[in-house]
Amino acid sequence: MGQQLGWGRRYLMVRPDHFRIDYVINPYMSTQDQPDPELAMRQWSSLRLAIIDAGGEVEVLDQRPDSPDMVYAMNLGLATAPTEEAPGGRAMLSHMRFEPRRKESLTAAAWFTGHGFALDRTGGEGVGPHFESGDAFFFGDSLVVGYGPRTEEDALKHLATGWNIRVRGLRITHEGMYHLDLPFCPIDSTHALVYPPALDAASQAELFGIVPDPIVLTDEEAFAFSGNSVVVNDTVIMPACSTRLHDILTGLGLRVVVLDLSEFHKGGGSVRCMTNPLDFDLAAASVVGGEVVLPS
Ligand SMILES: NC(=[NH2+])NCCC[C@H](N)C(=O)O
Repeated sequence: MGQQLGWGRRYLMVRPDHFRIDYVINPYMSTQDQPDPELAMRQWSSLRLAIIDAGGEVEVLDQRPDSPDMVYAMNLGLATAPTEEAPGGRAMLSHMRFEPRRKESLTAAAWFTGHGFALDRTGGEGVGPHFESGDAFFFGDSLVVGYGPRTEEDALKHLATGWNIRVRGLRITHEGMYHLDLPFCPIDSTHALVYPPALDAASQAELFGIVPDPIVLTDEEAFAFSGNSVVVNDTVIMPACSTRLHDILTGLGLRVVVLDLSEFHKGGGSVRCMTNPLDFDLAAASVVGGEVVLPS
């Protein structure tokens, strides 16, 4: 098995005090199917506790009443562990594709700054490309970024040159897999859960070049949000796990914790969407001047 990931021990979560489905911006959402607030709060607490139980840390941010999707904290920005130039870490703020989510960035900017992160952005209202951090993961020697439905291709350049890192883009073509954190989940330094049908043909080939030991999800696993999981030390926290997947993961020496997050699936997100790692290792992808590798 590969080595444990160098990140994923410290997370930001947003308490679902104002979680509703007010608008529809992905195929899972319907204003006719509202989350039960008490059940959602219990499910959210079970996730927070599972992360702590696995040895992780959780920072909690209050939800803005005007931002029902803010509970999907993964999209608030891409944050790194401290670096030499940024002793509090860096954060690339999201520039959300859809207007109803843009106010979240105001609160996120204040939170990151208040917690010592040096803040960067790919753009703001009407300026610069959209970037949603649910599309971005450090894996291997690069930052892997999904683009298409949410993040725009131009954002990859900003990330690469802004942070002097290698960025590998994957074009997402499946509307049900609108963020990279749905079809791609790093498990350790060599393994990742992957769902290739989310991507165009060239990006599928690129994906298999990026991941030395891919664990390919079935349609059923992918649409049960199994790819939207997190790994904390030796524990995989998942919203669903087939017997097949369970055998593979425990075979790698991992402990599997399955949580019911039904209420959050109504907004189109699960474990990963609700948790934003604050400790990505920027150095792992560093290259002077930055570099963007697109699928060919
Ligand atoms: N990281 C994620 N995939 N988050 C899910 C976000 C869900 C939210 N309703 C949206 O469409 O933006």
